[in-house]
Amino acid sequence: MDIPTPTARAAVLVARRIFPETLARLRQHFDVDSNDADEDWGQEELIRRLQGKTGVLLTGTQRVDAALLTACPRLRIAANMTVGYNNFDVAAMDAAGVVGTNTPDVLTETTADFGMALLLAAARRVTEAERFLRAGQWTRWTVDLMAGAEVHGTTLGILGMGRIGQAIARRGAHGFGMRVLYHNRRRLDAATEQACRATYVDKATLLREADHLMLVLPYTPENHHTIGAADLALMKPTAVLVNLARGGIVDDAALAEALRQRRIAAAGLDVFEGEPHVHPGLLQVPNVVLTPHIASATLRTRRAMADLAADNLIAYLTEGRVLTPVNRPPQPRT
Ligand SMILES: O=CC(=O)O
Repeated sequence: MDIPTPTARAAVLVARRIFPETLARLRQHFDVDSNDADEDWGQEELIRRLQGKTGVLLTGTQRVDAALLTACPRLRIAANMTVGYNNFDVAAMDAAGVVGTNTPDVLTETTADFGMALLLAAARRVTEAERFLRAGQWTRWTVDLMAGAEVHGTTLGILGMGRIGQAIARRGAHGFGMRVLYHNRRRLDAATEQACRATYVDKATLLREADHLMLVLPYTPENHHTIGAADLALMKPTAVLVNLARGGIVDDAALAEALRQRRIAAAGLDVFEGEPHVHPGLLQVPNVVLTPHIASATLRTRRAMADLAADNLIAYLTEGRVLTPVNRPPQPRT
């Protein structure tokens, strides 16, 4: 009688600390090596840990590039725990037959909430006012104490009109009575424009007419420094700029200078060039609200992001299905 040999379980790497429940679910399917200590592995260490692994769950700070793909020939899927995937070299992944996945939808509304939080905080000088109070400088009322910019009823400009941009447009238009203008690579269909009450304009018109500008476009090499000194010069001196997208979309040195000179009134920034390093010029000006890349950070949403990344690994490595792929390699690795 033939004794069936047990089939080997796939080995996967969880490259950052995630929630124990998500890890336990992965362990039901795979042999899991997990970075429970949440160490900052460099690329070399990531490659070393990936030896023999067929899947990896990782975050946007860890690169999947041609060198890694060559050095990790068993890898079949890289599941990002982020919606942005500029850490993937998609062409190299296609050529290597490796699938990449991201976490769309589950973070849309949470991230849009944070966009409004940054806009309100920067326009209404919330963190500046708190610093003033904590420093014991609040001794008396004055008529223009911490007077900021209006948000309701103003014109909101949105650069990048994907899911998050649309969720921000709905909040602006329906919640704050704002006129919404947008610019995007592709114009939205009429029904979506109507639902967001958003009007398509070219980029220069957007910069000139927006009272407040929200950046929610993906980072690509073409989008590098999409907002630089010349673009900031087109904006209203009373405008607030919010960057929820990625460091590198804005020229942070030019922005720091524009804020210092009050070329624009204020900014709310959740992402930075070379983060977690922050341009020193931004740390020196009072008219900017700075947060450490937390736009999707509610526990419920972060759990949903980890779960979706895990579900992608489970679906692909056990059934050959992917839930939220960013590419479809013509010849997937088996
Ligand atoms: O920046 C966060 C994400 O891309 O999910």
